[in-house]
Parts: sequence; C-alpha cells; structure tokens
Amino acid sequence: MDLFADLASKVKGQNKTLVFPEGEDERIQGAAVRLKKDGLVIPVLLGDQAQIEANAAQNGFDLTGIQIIDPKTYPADKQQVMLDALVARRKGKNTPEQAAKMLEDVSYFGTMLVYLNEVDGMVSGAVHATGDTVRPALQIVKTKPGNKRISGAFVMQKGDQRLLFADCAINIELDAPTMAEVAVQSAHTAQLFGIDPRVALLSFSTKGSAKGDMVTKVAEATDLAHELAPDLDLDGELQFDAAFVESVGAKKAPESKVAGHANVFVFPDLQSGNIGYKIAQRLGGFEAIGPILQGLNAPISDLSRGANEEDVYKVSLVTAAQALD
Ligand SMILES: CC(C)(COP(=O)(O)OP(=O)(O)OC[C@H]1O[C@@H](n2cnc3c(N)ncnc32)[C@H](O)[C@@H]1OP(=O)(O)O)[C@@H](O)C(=O)NCCC(=O)NCCS
Ligand SMILES: CC(=O)OP(=O)(O)O
Repeated sequence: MDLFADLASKVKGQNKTLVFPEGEDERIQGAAVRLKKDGLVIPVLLGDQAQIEANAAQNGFDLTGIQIIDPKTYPADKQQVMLDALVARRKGKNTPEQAAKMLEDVSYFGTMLVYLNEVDGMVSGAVHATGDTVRPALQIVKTKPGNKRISGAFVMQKGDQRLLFADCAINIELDAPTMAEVAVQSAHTAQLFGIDPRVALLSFSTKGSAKGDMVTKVAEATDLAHELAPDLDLDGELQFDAAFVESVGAKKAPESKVAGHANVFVFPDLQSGNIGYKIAQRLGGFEAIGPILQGLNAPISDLSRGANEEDVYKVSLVTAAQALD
C-alpha cells in the first residue's frame, strides 16, 4: 500500500488533535481544511484570530468547525496554568519573567499545548526556521527515555524506492556516540515507514580508504552502533556509492552485507545531511518527507520553509501517526 494511504488509514477516525502555530499561513490553512475534511486530524490553528480569518477569506478557505486559539484571548486561568508549568519545567534555567516572555512566541505556546496534553501534537516550521521551531521542544518536551539527543530524518521517496536520510535537521556536529544513536534511531524510524533497515554510516572514505579524524569518527560510530543494536544490519564507514550501488559496494567493501544495499543513510554532520537530502529532492526527483524528529518525547514535527500545502498535509499525517504510539 502507498505510504500515505497506509498512514491515512491508521489515523482516520482516531481524532488526533494537532496544533499549527503558523495559523495565518496559506499552506497551513489549506492543509488544515483538507485534513479536517478527510477526517484524518482535528486541526487547531494558533495565531492572531483576525489575521487568520482575513487570510482564509482572501484565500477562499472555509474554516467553519476549525478551532482557532489566539494567545491574546486564551482564558486567563489556562494562561496561568501554562505559565506555572513552564516556570516549573524551566526551573533554574529561565526566570518567571523569561518564561512569560517565551509564551509570547507561538512556537513556545504551541509546544506548551502539547506538553499540557491540550493537543496530541504540533506541526510548525513553514514560516519559522528549524532552530526556532524545535528549541522549545528540546527545552520543554525533551528526549524520550533511552535517548540522549534528538535528530531529524527524511523519508525519501521516488516511485517504489523508499530511503531514509538522517540527521538532516538538528545536530550540527555529531560526535561518534551521537552518530551511533542517530543510526539506531533512524533504523527504528525506517521500520515505521515499512523500510527493512540496512544502515550505512557515511563518509568520504570506505573501510579505511582515506585517513583522518573525520573518518575515525565514523568508524568509531559504527562500532558503537553495533554495540547499541547488535542485530541491526549496519556498516560504516562507507562512501555513498559504496553504500548504494551494488557493483561499487562489491568492489570497495566486498565483506560488507550492507554495502551496495543500504536504504538508511546516516550522515556525518549537518552540512552533508542537509545538503544531501536537498540534492536528492531537487536534482534527484525524490519526494522528501520530513524532517521527522526522532527521539523526542512527543509528536512534534518541523517543516522546511520550502514546504508546500501537500508537504504540510503529509507531515501532519506522519505526526498524527506518531501520536498513536
Ligand atoms: C537544534 C538547535 C536549535 C539547538 O540549538 P541551541 O538552542 O543553541 O541549543 P542549546 O545548546 O542552547 O540547547 C538548548 C536546549 O536544547 C537541548 N538540546 C540541544 N540540542 C539537542 C539535541 N540534539 N537533542 C536533545 N536536546 C538538545 C539542550 O540540552 C538545551 O536544553 P536545556 O535548555 O534544558 O538545558 C541547534 O542545534 C540548531 O540550530 N541546529 C540546526 C537547525 C537547522 O538550522 N537545521 C537546518 C534546517 S532543517
Ligand atoms: C529541513 C530544512 O532544511 O528546513 P529549512 O528549509 O526551513 O531550513
């Protein structure tokens, strides 16, 4: 079954509520209207109510039945609960005055709605940069038990081909333990999307063909990932061609079970990960779904600012499906 048909059948009728802190945006409004109409998600638009309604009217969207939360008119008792919870969560790190200021930012307000279980999840980032979207989640929701760092993956899809790339969104520099953790998280995410994971830890070197600290890091990360998940099909350090192309894998890493057959690609830093997924998307014709946040303790998803309405719709389906777990 098609990936999104599968996700849609899982979330349909489950009444998962997602907050969209960029409620004024046309792409968000268009996706919200469709998600509601299709019975897949209960959308909540967060933002300036008058602006949301004016933009919807201008763009021809009927928001009847879609809840709008305007922080300015949010009930005073609920505002107080939110502030108290944020102050308690950020104790020792932010003052009450700073917490009150943080709540003026819709990304923090939306994240607190998730944290307080007012909604099941959040989708944002069509307007805000990734750092501003995910920082509140890192500070408030934090990592799932057993995870030290969160990371961001993309499911890359073209025809029947489905691959997973990570970390393309979060960790700017990865040390070996973080890269190992991303490898294991990515294998888990791949399984959620019907990919039987064969994980390659990428480098500009294959099995010692080049030397240097960068290469050593990836080799160490591979050993650590093996320790974390001994049963996983996983190998490194591999160049992309050795990981992906069977004939090249056979030449460069003949002993490897993964080389030439990898479908989960773990990049050694964010420069290569973010550039890599955008090249596959814009030159390679792959659809890029994500970034899907891995290791976070609640379903919160970032979008690329280059996202269109369809991307918002699809990332919302992924987020609603994560909320079923
Ligand atoms: C994710 C990011 C915003 C965090 O940066 P930051 O706010 O400077 O991070 P800080 O080191 O100040 O940490 C802020 C909090 O987040 C936590 N944190 C940061 N990175 C984390 C990670 N990968 N996993 C889990 N927690 C993390 C810190 O522990 C800290 O928590 P605390 O305040 O409770 O102590 C930053 O790494 C970033 O900008 N990454 C690149 C995003 C990007 O532009 N991607 C490309 C487009 S998708
Ligand atoms: C994921 C990503 O690259 O996001 P943006 O395009 O918003 O920077």
